[in-house]
Amino acid sequence: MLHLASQSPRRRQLLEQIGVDFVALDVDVAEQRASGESPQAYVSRVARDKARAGLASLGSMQDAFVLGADTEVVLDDEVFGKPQNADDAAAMLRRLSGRTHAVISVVWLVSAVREQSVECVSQVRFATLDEPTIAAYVATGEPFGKAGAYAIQGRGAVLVEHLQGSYSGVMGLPVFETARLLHDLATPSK
Ligand SMILES: Cc1cn([C@H]2C[C@H](O)[C@@H](COP(=O)(O)OP(=O)(O)OP(=O)(O)O)O2)c(=O)[nH]c1=O
Repeated sequence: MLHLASQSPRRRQLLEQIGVDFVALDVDVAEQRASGESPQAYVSRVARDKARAGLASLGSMQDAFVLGADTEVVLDDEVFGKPQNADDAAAMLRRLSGRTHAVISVVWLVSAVREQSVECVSQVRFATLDEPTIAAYVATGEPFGKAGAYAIQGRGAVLVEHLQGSYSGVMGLPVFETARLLHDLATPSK
């Protein structure tokens, strides 16, 4: 039985979109980058922690497989997670304005006997944003709960001048890569 260790409605929706049957699990893991840890290594570790926490919550269920994912926005080697408050959201958007940032998503699939991951990195170029635009966007409430304080799938779409990579990856679950991971599940390990 496949489980998705995520409280994110976007991830649940994207997995449903590709016709996968799963049961969602609520997990809560600490998201704190260690000093010297690269953005990629950090995103991967958090995604794996989520999947492992989901598996642990199932106890001794034998044939359980659990997906866990993490998504972060990275600019100049700095990781932008979810904003703490409106000022934090506005500060992130000011930093992203007129620049290209990376969105890293990593997905882990874990079971009692096997752990495997896929990674997806997209490049997103933001339009130059003036203060009224930033204030109006923050006031919609959309930045909260989103890495980098925006949602490409929502009103935040108008902030994005160019995307190179995976739209679903920016939203939180890269569907092409996730499908490959699930396909590999049916294939014996090499
Ligand atoms: C950049 C961007 C991020 N996001 C979201 C995806 C993720 O839900 C969130 C990043 O936070 P995550 O910590 O990756 O995920 P989460 O806490 O929402 O969910 P869970 O840990 O339970 O799986 O930002 C968007 O929805 N749209 C975007 O354009």
